[in-house]
Amino acid sequence: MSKKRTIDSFFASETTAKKKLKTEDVIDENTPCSTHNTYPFPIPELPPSLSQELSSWPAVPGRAINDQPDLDLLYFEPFIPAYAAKPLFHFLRSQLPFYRVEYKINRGGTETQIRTPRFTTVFGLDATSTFSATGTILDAKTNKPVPPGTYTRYPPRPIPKCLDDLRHSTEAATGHAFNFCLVNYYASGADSISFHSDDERFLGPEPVIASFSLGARRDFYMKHKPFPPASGGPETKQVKLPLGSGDMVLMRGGTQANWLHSIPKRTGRNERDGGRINITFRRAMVKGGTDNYYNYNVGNGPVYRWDGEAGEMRVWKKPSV
Ligand SMILES: O=C(O)CCC(=O)C(=O)O
Ligand SMILES: [Fe+2]
Repeated sequence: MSKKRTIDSFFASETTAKKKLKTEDVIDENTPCSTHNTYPFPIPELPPSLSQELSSWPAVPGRAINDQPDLDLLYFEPFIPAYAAKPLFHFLRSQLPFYRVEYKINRGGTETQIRTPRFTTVFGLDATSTFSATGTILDAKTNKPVPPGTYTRYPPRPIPKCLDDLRHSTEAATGHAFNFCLVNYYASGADSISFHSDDERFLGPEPVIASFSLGARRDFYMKHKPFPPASGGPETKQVKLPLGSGDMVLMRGGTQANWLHSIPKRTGRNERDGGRINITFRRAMVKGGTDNYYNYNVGNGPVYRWDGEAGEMRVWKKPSV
């Protein structure tokens, strides 16, 4: 097989998208890549036509949604304009390593095996440490290498430049700093995330989370956590945001402490509408956050990579040299 992969191969049957792409969008052996000993394969940098655009986003100002108790959202509809959201979706789907994480939970004394109903991947490091220019881990306070054994369970991965560019744009637009990037890929309507809140202690009180959508439109539901019985809590309504490609929802204030969110499965006619990528930027304060995020978003299973010809994620094997 030729070493040269063009961005055309990401598009399979999408001939209209092909026409809009420029010749400089070719990804080949000359494309600069982010590399690290924890990456299964080098991750290319964004084509110049995309990276040059990032500093001019968001495409529209955010709209506050805060008309219900404890709810504090800023909705950019979109943050990434359509002409950039489409190539960015195809770029990230084909260039990132993904996982289908399995783990055990204890439900009422019974051990249950959970298979995460979507593809996931994560990059980043909590605020107690930083990556040096060469990719080693330094103590954030002393700037000295962390003692051996500090992050043994899952070696942390630096955010590759293609996602770090988007992180910088998000930080500039929101005024908030992030050190983690989580990516979900929902291959079809059968993939989902059930109601939960990202209120982990390692994110600190009132965490700010920036959540991007790329690809197929999917409904994002939010509902208030139950009020204690007989507390006479206020009336709240479920929120439904039909998130489109390029949209970003900034969740802040008391949102995580008080509200749950989900992307439910889709069935029937809409199940095969196409894949969707979700990217969240977050800020973890302590080492426990690093362990948790790698455990649930990378794990110990096989690497999956998008196969443009097959049109689906396939288990990726290191090529033999
Ligand atoms: O896909 C989405 O929009 C939500 C993802 C999410 O809630 C999460 O990863 O915690
Ligand atoms: Fe979430």
